[in-house]
Amino acid sequence: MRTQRIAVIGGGAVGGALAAAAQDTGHEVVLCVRTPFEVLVLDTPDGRREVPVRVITDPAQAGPVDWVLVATKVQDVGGAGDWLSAFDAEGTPVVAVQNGVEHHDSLAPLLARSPVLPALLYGGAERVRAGHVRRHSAKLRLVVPAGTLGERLRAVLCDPEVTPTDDFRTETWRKMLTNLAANPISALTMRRLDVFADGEVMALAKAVVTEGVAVARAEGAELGTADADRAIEAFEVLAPGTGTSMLYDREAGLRTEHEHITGALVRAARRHGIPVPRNETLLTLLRALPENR
Ligand SMILES: NC(=O)C1=CN([C@@H]2O[C@H](COP(=O)(O)OP(=O)(O)OC[C@H]3O[C@@H](n4cnc5c(N)ncnc54)[C@H](OP(=O)(O)O)[C@@H]3O)[C@@H](O)[C@H]2O)C=CC1
Ligand SMILES: CC(C)(CO)C(=O)C(=O)O
Repeated sequence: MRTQRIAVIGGGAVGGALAAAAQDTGHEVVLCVRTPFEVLVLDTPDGRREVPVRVITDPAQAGPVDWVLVATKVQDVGGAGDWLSAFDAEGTPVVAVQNGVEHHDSLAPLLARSPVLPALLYGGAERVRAGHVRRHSAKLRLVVPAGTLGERLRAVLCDPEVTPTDDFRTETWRKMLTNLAANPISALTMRRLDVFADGEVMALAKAVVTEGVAVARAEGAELGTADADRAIEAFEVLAPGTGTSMLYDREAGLRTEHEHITGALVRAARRHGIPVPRNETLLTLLRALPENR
């Protein structure tokens, strides 16, 4: 496979980890950042190293690329409009590596020519500070819709492994189930995933996820009670000490992505007339956090 030119928009946890992995695979990576830094530093269980990716802050410096990976929080997609416009001029495929269920809705209005490939990331990464990222998971996996673009991405990336699926709607809601419990509960308690060792917290997580299954089904996802259990088990697969992207935001004093995770669930529940009292409560509390006011 020929070397690909890959632009990653957002040099945080996911963007930094993906940029490093693509660079290690032999691709030419440009990291498009908002807060400038000189060198990307990556921590893995094997140690700390500098990653020789090009870091830029101005869309005019980007040049043509073969792929764009968007790794901002969902609420920051609009702010990345100038980057997207620069790549859209060439019709470059845009891979939306984000949580939630709004990959197309948030990106498509900003793009006239570029196709959008939504992608779900399994694994954990943490931004320590601008330009310094910690990868918690040895293995990262991206789930994408089956089709030409998904197959092309699979041929380009080795790490993360890319898995195309025929039922992306179901897979999106499956990932959402894990995030519905893990992200708000870790952010509200300011605890890492060890918080779920507490039986009462785990019972709450199960109730939150079970509400999520009812909404997911109404949205057309093929999920049932066994999937609620598996979503919870997903916490145990993550390395000890892993937190969540929403917790890391709180630790850094930043606004959380709640409106696009719990908020998106509550909006969908209201459309279908499904009661989701635990998720409503979590949303109220998340909105009341000092970082979100
Ligand atoms: N962290 C994880 O383990 C996982 C995260 N996800 C999802 O991945 C997505 C990214 O999350 P994550 O990496 O954790 O988030 P981070 O907050 O760590 O990184 C987001 C980055 O986007 C940057 N950004 C925001 N606006 C712009 C802009 N206009 N131009 C350039 N860069 C910009 C931020 O820059 P600045 O430094 O200026 O704030 C920040 O570095 C989210 O949807 C999250 O839910 C999915 C699976 C796992
Ligand atoms: C699955 C989990 C919790 C992994 O870090 C995640 O998606 C996130 O942090 O947003």
